[in-house]
Amino acid sequence: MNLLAQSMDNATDEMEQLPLVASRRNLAKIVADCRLQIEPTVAAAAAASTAAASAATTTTETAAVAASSNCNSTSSASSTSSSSTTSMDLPSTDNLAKTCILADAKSAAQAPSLTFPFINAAKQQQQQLPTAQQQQVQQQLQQQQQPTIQLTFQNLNVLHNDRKILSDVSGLVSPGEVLAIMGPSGSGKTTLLDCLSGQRHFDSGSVYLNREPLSKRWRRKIGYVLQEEIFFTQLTLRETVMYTAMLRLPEKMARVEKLRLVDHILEMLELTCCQQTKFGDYLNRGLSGGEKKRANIACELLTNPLLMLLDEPTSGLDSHSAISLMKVLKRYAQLEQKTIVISVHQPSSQMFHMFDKLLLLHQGRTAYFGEVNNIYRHFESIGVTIKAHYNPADFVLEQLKSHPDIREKLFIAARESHGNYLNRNCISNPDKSKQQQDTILINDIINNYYNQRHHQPHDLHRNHHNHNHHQYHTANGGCEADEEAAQHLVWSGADSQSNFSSCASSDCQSYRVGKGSVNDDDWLSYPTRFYTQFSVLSSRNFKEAKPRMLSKLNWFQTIGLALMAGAIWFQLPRTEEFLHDLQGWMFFSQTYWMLFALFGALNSFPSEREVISKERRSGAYRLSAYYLAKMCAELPLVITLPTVYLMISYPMLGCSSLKLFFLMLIFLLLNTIVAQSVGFFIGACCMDMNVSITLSALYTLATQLFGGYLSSRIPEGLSWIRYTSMIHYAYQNMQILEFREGPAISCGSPSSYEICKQQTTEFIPYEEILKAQNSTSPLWLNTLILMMFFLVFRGLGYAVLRYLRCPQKS
Ligand SMILES: Nc1ncnc2c1ncn2[C@@H]1O[C@H](COP(=O)(O)OP(=O)(O)OP(=O)(O)O)[C@@H](O)[C@H]1O
Repeated sequence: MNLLAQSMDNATDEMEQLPLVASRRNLAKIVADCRLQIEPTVAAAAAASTAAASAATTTTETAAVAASSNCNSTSSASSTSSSSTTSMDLPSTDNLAKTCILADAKSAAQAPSLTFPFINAAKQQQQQLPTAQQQQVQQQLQQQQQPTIQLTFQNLNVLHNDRKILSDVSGLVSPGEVLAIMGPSGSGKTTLLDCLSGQRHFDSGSVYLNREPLSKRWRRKIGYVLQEEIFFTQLTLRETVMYTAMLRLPEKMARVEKLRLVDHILEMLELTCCQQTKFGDYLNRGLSGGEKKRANIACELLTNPLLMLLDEPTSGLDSHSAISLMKVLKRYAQLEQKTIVISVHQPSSQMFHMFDKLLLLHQGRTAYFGEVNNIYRHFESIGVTIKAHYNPADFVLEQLKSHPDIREKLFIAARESHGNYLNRNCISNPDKSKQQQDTILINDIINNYYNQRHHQPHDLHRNHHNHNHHQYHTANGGCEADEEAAQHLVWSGADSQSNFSSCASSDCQSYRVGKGSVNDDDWLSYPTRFYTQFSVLSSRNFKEAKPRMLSKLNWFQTIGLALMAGAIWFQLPRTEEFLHDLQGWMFFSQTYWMLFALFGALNSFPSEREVISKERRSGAYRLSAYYLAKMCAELPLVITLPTVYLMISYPMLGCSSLKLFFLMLIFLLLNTIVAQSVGFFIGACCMDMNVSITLSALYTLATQLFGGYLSSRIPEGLSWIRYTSMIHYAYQNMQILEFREGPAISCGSPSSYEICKQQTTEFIPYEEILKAQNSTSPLWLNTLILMMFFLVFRGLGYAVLRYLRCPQKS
């Protein structure tokens, strides 16, 4: 009781502090906030107190229902139309807040809600603070309030090879609403969502978010759940969501809060039981199709986007899971005032009625845009009755696909209704600039939308929806008179379908949609610091690459080869007769690890390109952070196997000292890392794996051929090619070390070396051995050139990803 009373008092106090104009929106927020403070365990107490509060009436149930109806039909109580405004009394805001708290406490206990615990935590802290500090925290909370998005798209046309994929598609979705895009396969649903998310160019038309053209600045405020699931197959569901949280949630949010949010969302989407399962691929099965879909949604929900676009999120789910997912999304839209657009194939009847609006597409053309509940009336207006026992979604799609005459009637009705405004003089006035025309158009769409609502009778189905609109209008500080009129008007499909063409009233031209209190820096900057991005991406990359680079097969191959090499070159005598064998081991080792690292790196970018492109498009992190993290995370992995190889084969061969072993290891690893850089570069350049393999094979084999290791008859003009090979430098270095630092090689009898023939020495100097190989450059120069290779190819790899492979719009 005390807590409830405190909540009510808070609500009242808060309202007194707020300007009147914004009070309605904030009232809704406060009501929602208070509801969030009342945890389900307290909900029983709230229900009991409801009974006490409504002792004068009947039962708890009745009181709550009455309160709920008050909440939802606030607008009906205040003024329904210009003619009836004065005949209704507006309930006092205090009473309204209290009754809404009671009603919502009840409903919160019944339905799942998706709330963001960091906001709740701040509010709980606020309750425990003294009054002055409470006010300060309250101010901070108000500053933190997220703005909302109204999405308007008009006249969108997309062409592909002269075929119209989208043809004059228009629509409007407000905060708190769910718009369903429905249509047969290939009707253009995904294309439309791509356009709305800014991932696809459209040939004409425009997309506005709060009357601002869609631009890069909005990308972090839009969550786009793609039809296909693009994730790292080696990571578990929890790891994936965790990394997304660490990368895309704000830096200032505490880690513990991020973890709590992850748990909350996994629980909401019923993913807790499979959170330790890997995504898997066609070879190694992991999460089921439905679980992957929900995981996809979880990652987008996590960032609490203002606008959420979901491409067929329910396909592949069983009906129960589909309905519970829709409930979560619907409640999320309402509680958090989010704008949601969802494409669906054939929703169940129950799901169909959960949508607020429907956009029906067929071959890219609009067959219907309006309120879902108006679909019955709309079909009747063209002479078709939706049969009572039919699923309306099935019926509508069936008519659309199978009856060309009905289809045509629907196209005409849709065009005549909300399509008309596009042809009006005020839009196409050539004296006005494009921007002015767009502004007028948007004003027209929005104002006509609400004006027409103003003149329609009430529709009981739309009460809660109306409530949302009301919140939105007031939140944005639009013209008060218009809001007052609009808030009680019920969207009926007939309005939307027939009256867009009428001109907007002049008093509505001042309708404004605010952007909220978020400044431009916040919208454009990355959610986390460079260092955070680097460390999270390094950890993720390490986890993702480890199973690939240190697979059991690779271990088997390395140890097997090391043993074989050790056995073949076992304890080689240090004489001129065996010199060639010794050089053979060095050449084999260098070449093998160069090819291993190069071909391993080739596979690296293509396998993660899709994930990285998706994340870069959403503005999650800097490319430089990703690239650096990839280099660092894969470093320990790329050097592990060559180290193991050398540890086995070199002592078997006859390693003379620990110092020499470490020196040989350093230069073998340097060669490996350089080869990996070349592999990264070729992998980043080539989209096609076959092309990259061919190019790499050509490069490595050509440089070996022209290096003179296999043939001494290299054409004069082509001998320079050996200098483009990293093997050339690495092999020279290995020889310098082995023959300079290791035991000397004794002259053979007869010897091929002049110095031995002259019998001035017993041993062949290392310079003579290198000279015989045409290798004259010193160790430091070879090392410097290898480091140049490393830097140049790493730099080129970055440049290719930055400029050539940056995720483009299609
Ligand atoms: N880039 C493209 N190149 C060629 N055709 C395209 C392209 N994008 C879309 N289309 C075509 O446009 C039409 C609409 O495609 P879209 O993917 O938007 O349909 P959809 O309604 O989402 O289909 P589904 O429900 O089967 O996913 C299809 O006929 C498709 O072949």
